[in-house]
Amino acid sequence: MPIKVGLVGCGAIGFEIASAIDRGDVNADLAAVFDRNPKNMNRLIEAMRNKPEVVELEELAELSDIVVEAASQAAVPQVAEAALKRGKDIMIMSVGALMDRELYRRICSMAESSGGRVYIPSGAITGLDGLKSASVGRLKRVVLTSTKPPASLEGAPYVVEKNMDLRSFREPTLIYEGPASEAVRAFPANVNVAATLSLTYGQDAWVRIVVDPKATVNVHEVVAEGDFGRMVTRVENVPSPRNPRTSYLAALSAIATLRNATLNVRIGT
Ligand SMILES: NC(=O)C1=CN([C@@H]2O[C@H](COP(=O)(O)OP(=O)(O)OC[C@H]3O[C@@H](n4cnc5c(N)ncnc54)[C@H](OP(=O)(O)O)[C@@H]3O)[C@@H](O)[C@H]2O)C=CC1
Ligand SMILES: O=C([O-])CC(=O)C(=O)O
Repeated sequence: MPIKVGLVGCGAIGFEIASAIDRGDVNADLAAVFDRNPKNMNRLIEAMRNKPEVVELEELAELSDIVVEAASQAAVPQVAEAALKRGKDIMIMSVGALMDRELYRRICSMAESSGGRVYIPSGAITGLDGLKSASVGRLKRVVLTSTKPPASLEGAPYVVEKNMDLRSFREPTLIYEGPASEAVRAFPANVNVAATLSLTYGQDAWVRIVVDPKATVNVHEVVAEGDFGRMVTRVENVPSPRNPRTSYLAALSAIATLRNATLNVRIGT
């Protein structure tokens, strides 16, 4: 039986997920979509062979087995509540929202009492499998260094507040470092992966953001140290054609997670 997916957010990630379902790459039906941006939503619907319904959030949750949030950190509380209070599953892409401890606790408790599951894909980073295993023992340090082209960081609240001209840098430059809970507010569309790392680590990962004027890819380097030893992973991500802030791998990871949810045999930690 195909699972019924409700999609909130029809941008770069949402489009890839919907296309994968439409192609039959996931044993699922796209039951319904919702987006505040009618242009993105209509473009997605037009491109699909099997057209989803357009409904408001509550009805979308009602029609779905799993609700996929691929919208924004601000959307997470409402979307999670709509899904979990009905005992539906949810996949969260705007993971930065979960650095709000109170919200994270509320989501965990709703999931526990309703039986709805919460899926958080690895997104645009590599190495979460090893970090998950390592976190069973003691972890001492997790550091994420994200190196991005100027276009990918433009409009971030930190950049706007500091009145930074990202085009003025001539060489790779560290423009920010701090704990993940602060970084996800300073760069909400750039380092959701820092929240994913932190939730696995059990405390704030340290985040470093580098702007590289010559970069054509989004690079994420993760260094973790603990009882297990030392782990270093690096991924050079092709940006999504629809949103330069978002790496294509993030969308693929959402599709892989959705596919995993439908399988009886699951590979990897
Ligand atoms: N976990 C990870 O590894 C990664 C996570 N992300 C995050 O995933 C999310 C989706 O990314 P992406 O597809 O690239 O984003 P896009 O901006 O391309 O698409 C998001 C869509 O959702 C809409 N939207 C935003 N907020 C709401 C809301 N409250 N209610 C309804 N619709 C809303 C947007 O509308 P509008 O155009 O009006 O804003 C837009 O159409 C983002 O939060 C992004 O930061 C991205 C990359 C990696
Ligand atoms: O896609 C990426 O490279 C990472 C990203 O935007 C995020 O984590 O928010």
